[in-house]
Amino acid sequence: MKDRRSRKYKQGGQRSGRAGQDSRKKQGAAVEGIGVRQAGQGTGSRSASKKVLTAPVQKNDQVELEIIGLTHDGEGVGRVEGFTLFVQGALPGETVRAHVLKVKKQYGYAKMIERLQNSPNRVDIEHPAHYYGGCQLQHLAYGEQLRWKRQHVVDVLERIGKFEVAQEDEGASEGLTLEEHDSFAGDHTSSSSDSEAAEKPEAELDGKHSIAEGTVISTQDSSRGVSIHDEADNTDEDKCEKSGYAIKVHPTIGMDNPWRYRNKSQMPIGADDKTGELIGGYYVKASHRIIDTDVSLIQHEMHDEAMRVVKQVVRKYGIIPYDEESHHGLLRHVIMRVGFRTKELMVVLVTNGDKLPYQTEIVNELVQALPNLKSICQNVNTKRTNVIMGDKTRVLWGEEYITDYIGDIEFKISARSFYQVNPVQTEVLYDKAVEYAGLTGEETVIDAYCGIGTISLFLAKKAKRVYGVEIVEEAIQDARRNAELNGIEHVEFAVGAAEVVIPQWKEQGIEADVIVVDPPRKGCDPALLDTMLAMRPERIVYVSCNPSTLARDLRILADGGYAVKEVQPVDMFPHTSHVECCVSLVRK
Ligand SMILES: C[S@@+](CC[C@H](N)C(=O)[O-])C[C@H]1O[C@@H](n2cnc3c(N)ncnc32)[C@H](O)[C@@H]1O
Repeated sequence: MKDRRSRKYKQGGQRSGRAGQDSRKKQGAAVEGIGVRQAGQGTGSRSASKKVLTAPVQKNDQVELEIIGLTHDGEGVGRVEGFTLFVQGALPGETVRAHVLKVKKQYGYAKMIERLQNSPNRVDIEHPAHYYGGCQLQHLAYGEQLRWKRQHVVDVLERIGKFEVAQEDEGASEGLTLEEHDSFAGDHTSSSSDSEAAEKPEAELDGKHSIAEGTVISTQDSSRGVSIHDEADNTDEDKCEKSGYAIKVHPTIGMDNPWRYRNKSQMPIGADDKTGELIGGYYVKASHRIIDTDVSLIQHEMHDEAMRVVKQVVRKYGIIPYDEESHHGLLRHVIMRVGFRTKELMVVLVTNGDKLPYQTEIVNELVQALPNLKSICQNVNTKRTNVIMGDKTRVLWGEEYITDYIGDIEFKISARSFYQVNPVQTEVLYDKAVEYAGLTGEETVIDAYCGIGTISLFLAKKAKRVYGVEIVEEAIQDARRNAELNGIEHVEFAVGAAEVVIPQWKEQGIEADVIVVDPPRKGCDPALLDTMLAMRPERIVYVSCNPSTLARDLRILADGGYAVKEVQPVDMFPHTSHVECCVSLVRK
């Protein structure tokens, strides 16, 4: 029998043209041309439509391959006889030996066993939690992360949005040169996990869901590698004419210190497989196995201590960890929030049931051990779901919120309200949003998806009137309280879906000079985009945490009469594959 193991492969060389010059037709043809071997090929006995397609690798094969790109999830991409394999932890320019884990029709997954050739952009990571949680890019030098994020934005604008993008500026990202970023990042040999993924329902962001069944893989190589089409890549080529101008995509604005930047951690709780003891920390990538740890180098230091204390106290009182499979047990997650400026700490215990045994004792011990505690809450989530929080929250001790500042504006933040997790970069992002809004003091502004009114209050400093709309009721309560707290009277907030409330405002005769949108990952609702086009504001500012849905929505706005002027990527989530963008659109 033929030994299929330890076969050595080189890159298939199936590159198509430069990013942006592709077309759906070309991609389709290219996909057919790579990654599959046709059984019975050359026999002439089958019609083309009946050909059986077989991958050139099989599960459990060991292969050597060159890595030629990164997916939007930060996984290395290589080819074996033209067949695409995703290899977690591998970087472009590396040659690796890998064990094939899974083979699908057009692509497969492999686990890196050994690096035969290292990328010069690789940095050492010593912390064992490196491979867990959402820090997919920690092994890539920080300056390269910033370049990769910009290139990812460029790729989706070209591929999904069908936009022309201007050549990259020469030089470095704002504030710090890329070389300085790299040398800083290189000094950090230990690391951790957790990412923006913790902000979202896991089904949406968990690595194991990130490359959907049936995902099309394009052979289009940009300067950074290979593109994967995702759910937003549904643009009809025929409708997508070129814009007639080139969008400027600026270098990603990075952090001077890209560590310890998170103000919020959400740590899953479970039982140790062997001892049954309560553990908590991070999920191993693409699984629900928990690594027991208190430390993450991207979260605020106070969270490490809080997590250590919470686990110690709940273990002492015999609180039973939640078991996902049986849906039994009580404690599901520990959520911690800290005000970077105020150092106020909130701990939320997410439980599978209303009753918390030994509540008084647990609360007293936490208060004794954690001097900065301002709030202890219990959130009840009894559903079988990956969504972390349930609908019911009660305060066990202290206030129902903590306080923090962005710039000179004070915010009260309650347990369930959305609040940006990286306060340093949030200020950078919001300043950019205000700049793109181009306010003179005379404008009426709508802030759609306003959360606790953070952007609204920034905008209000320079606008005549601001209307904010948000779907979570507690967030709007926070927003109103925040406006009052800061003595800002010319803002008005409404609870509801932006796609329902804004059309009502239009009916009532409210006219906006500027509309700012900051939607969740799925992007803007089509009804909202229609309303925005009907309202015809002079400027639109689009803040987005998902470049794919951003590109899709920008195409609709561009076709509806807006020029997409500038895109500013901001690194809100260093060491993860996530990138935030602020976009300036102007009515043509
Ligand atoms: C990315 S966050 C932005 C929040 C805020 N702009 C900020 O910077 O803190 C998106 C917000 O949209 C809210 N949201 C989700 N779907 C919505 C909808 N259909 N209408 C209004 N708000 C929605 C979420 O609750 C969340 O607060």
